[in-house]
Amino acid sequence: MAESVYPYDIKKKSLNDCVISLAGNPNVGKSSVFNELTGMRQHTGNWPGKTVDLAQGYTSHNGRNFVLVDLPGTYSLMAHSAEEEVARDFITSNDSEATIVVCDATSLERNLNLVLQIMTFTDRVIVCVNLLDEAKKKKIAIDLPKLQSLLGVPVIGTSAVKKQGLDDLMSQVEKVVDGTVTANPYMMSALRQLAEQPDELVPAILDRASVIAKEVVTYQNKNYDQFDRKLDTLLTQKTTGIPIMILLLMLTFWFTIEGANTPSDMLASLFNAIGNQLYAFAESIGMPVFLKELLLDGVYKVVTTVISVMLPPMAIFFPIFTLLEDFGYLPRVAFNLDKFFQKAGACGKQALTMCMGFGCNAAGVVGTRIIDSPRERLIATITNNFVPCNGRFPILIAVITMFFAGSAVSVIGSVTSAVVLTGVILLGVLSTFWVSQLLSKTVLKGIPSSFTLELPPYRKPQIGKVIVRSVFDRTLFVLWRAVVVSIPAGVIIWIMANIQYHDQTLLQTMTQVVDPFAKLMGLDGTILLAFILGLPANEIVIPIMIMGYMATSTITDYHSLSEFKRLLIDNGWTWLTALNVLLFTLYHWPCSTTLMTIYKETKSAKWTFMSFIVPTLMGIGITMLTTLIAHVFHLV
Ligand SMILES: Nc1nc2c(ncn2[C@@H]2O[C@H](COP(=O)(O)OP(=O)(O)OP(=O)(O)O)[C@@H](O)[C@H]2O)c(=O)[nH]1
Ligand SMILES: [Mg+2]
Repeated sequence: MAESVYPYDIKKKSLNDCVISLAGNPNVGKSSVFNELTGMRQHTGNWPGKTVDLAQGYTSHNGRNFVLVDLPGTYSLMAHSAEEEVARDFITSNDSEATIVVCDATSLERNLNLVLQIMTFTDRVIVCVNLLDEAKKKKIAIDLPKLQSLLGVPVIGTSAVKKQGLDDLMSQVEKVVDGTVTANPYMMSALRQLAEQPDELVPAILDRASVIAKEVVTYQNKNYDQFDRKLDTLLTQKTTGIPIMILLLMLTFWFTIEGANTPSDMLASLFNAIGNQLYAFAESIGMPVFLKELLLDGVYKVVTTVISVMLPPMAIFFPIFTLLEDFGYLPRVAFNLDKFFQKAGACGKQALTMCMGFGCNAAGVVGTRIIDSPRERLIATITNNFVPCNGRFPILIAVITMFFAGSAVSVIGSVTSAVVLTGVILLGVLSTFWVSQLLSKTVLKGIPSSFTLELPPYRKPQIGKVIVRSVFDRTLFVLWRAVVVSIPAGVIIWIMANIQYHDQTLLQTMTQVVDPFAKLMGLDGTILLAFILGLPANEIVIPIMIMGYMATSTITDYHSLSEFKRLLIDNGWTWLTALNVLLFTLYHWPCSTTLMTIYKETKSAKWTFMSFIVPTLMGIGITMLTTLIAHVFHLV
């Protein structure tokens, strides 16, 4: 048996726990089965390549405890990409006592390839034919008993998201582990014989899978995927694919901006009212002044600003994004952008990791594991930062709404904002192409590898679940991270704003140090310092800016964007400042979490530095250029 190059620490609760792995092709519902059985929330969605690392969880059946290990999807055990290697190493190691191979009932033949391959390594296999509900809808019938007898291992039909068949599945797992059900010895010895001739193994298995599939699958409606095909034509053909994509992007932003306005203001006033009560309370108990100011002006105001600015847009954006993801739109985006990435010398799958970057660049960087070639993975890693994550969206939305949307409250205002925001995002996407091309022509030379992108069938998103999942798993997760970072940031910034040094505060001194350089970029010292201090998380950039502008070292009681805008204009902001803030938000260093993730993934200080310096230099260069142009042509 192959030595695992991926030593993996399995955390059993007790020695008797059985370790069971969940293997299968990408996008067949492994993580859905895992989640239903363990009650955990692994990322699921309708595109291949979501799970890129091992995850473990616990379940029990008939009083017996199991550790389930959710593996990344893999088409074959002759793996190419990093995440497929992870799966292969685990399957071929002795770490698990049985392997559940999850299959897609609507494309059984391809799935059986992997089943047979896995059976050449182990006979403790349970085949789980998932997505039976989808097969039924498409009038695809599968003779499960026959499949079981042809394969010689237990076969169970399931519909994971409907929680159907999972109990039976675990019963079979138990029997296999106990040895009361064993694989058909004739079948196993035939497969082992095949495995002894590696050259013939692959064609022989392909052949066998196709024979078995023909025996057990009947299509009652040959045109079962007609609707998908039509929709695919619309969403991916030359003339309509990209316009629809941009329109959807714009709509998503419009919903986000329009919907977030009022709740943001309401939250701000609510926090403000609570803050006043807290002030009164602190005074009534005679809290020392410095402590009161530190806690309320420092911590409380920074945290509540982060929440009121970030929570509403995220609570709208994430569910919409997740719905599109569950429906199966993401791989179509990848399809549309494939040729551009190819032209740039990069991999089309980069479109998928780019989309993940919208949520969080660190997640996008980990997601690059789905890209086979190390060269292309590096390109995807370095350029992931060009899509703004959720920490940066609020900065973009706020600045656009204040300076480029006319009246922010009207519908026209929010539509304009959405259009401008889409423009900024498209600029980010274009930069991704340019920089990818530049990298692949210089330091990361090479020929783009081809890959087959699978377009999964469209699936009806599970709306309730999607909303719950995106609010709790993503929104609250990101918000929590922001809050955790903003508490110490609030303390540090308050201290900096209050320590006097040569007649001015430390914050003012630092602002002055960076001010001349910032001016060249059409910004000012406060803005640049806010970005620098925002390294731990972009979410705190706005609160730091506000603090920096308040001579009194506190965020005053501003309830709305218009008051915020007045504060900015009083501090010398013009449209050029706003434009440069937008540009610098798009082009600057990744946050520290992302940088750490890049280092972990690449294990290279050089490439981590590249990921830092490339967008930063671009940001400095571009803002200097706009500033120069604006001044030469007397535009400000
Ligand atoms: N209708 C239906 N949809 C399902 C079923 N099982 C999973 N899905 C959906 O199929 C999609 C893929 O499910 P995942 O659990 O993420 O698949 P996976 O095999 O873990 O995918 P990777 O990690 O990318 O390899 C998701 O949109 C699920 O909601 C099922 O039994 N019926
Ligand atoms: Mg998965």
